[in-house]
Amino acid sequence: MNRSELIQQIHQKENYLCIGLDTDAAKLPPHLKDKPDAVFQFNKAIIDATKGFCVSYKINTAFYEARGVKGWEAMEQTVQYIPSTHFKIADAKRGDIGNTSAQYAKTFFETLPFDAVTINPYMGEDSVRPFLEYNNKFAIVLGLTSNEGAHDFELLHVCHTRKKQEVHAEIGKHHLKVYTEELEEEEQAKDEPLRYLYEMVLEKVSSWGTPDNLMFVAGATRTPELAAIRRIVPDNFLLVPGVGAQGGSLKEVSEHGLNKDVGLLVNVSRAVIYASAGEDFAAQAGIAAKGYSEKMQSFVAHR
Ligand SMILES: O=C(O)c1cc(=O)[nH]c(=O)n1[C@@H]1O[C@H](COP(=O)(O)O)[C@@H](O)[C@H]1O
Repeated sequence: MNRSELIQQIHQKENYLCIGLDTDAAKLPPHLKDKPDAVFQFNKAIIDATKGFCVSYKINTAFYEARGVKGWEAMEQTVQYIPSTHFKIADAKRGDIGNTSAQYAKTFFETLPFDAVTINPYMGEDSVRPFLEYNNKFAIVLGLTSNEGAHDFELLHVCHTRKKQEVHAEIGKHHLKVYTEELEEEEQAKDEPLRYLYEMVLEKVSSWGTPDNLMFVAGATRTPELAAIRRIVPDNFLLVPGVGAQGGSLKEVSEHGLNKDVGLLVNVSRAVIYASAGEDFAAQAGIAAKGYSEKMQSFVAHR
């Protein structure tokens, strides 16, 4: 699915809800637990009950990979079952040296029919590039995440580092250090305002692609920073997880994060798929998804 088709789906369905299929085999309702393909049966029922109230599904691969071959089979069955009208995200948080990333891209874009995959950008451009080389597919790069650990690196204040070049000179008996122009630049850099590392990541990564192949993750628990994120990447879609179980506010996310094309996919996982632990799990998931979708209606109408 390309960007304009996604925007069209959002307007048609009047929501920007992404439902997270973080399906934990240990949390399946008792009546499904003994079925050989219980995870797929659970996902299928959730998709049937919610597809009218969302535009996207996000499969968090961890919950499937943890179960080995059976998990990969359930993931494949699930992604094949998601209707073609819905944007399919593999939340795999990949990224490695170029030739390895190329294999990850092949996994999710060729072997499996995902539209997008989440990427950890820590290893830099060559680790992201292979995901950008596909038409109508997206790399969704971690920008500012919703978890506490975001403070460890993403929210560090940093400044541009510049090469300090020292020139040494021997004049008579004296050893002198002669500083070059580059050092003067470094002196100037001290006056530049410090920036968060995540801001520099957004700025740099956005130059590697376009809004047609690149989205960013911004946590719903980070609403104070959403306006700054929008200034750096005004046109890219943002995948915003953290509404529901993590306490993020859909209203605040929408107020700060929407752009002229809507530009948001707000993900809710546990608060939808585990809305009930009983036999009515799918019906309750449908009700929860409808609730989020209805709250999004007026925001879409104003775009
Ligand atoms: O990349 C993600 O999807 C992600 C980024 C982030 O900053 N925070 C975050 O919670 N996520 C994912 O979004 C989902 C949130 O799930 P719930 O908290 O249950 O709605 C999980 O699959 C997380 O792995």
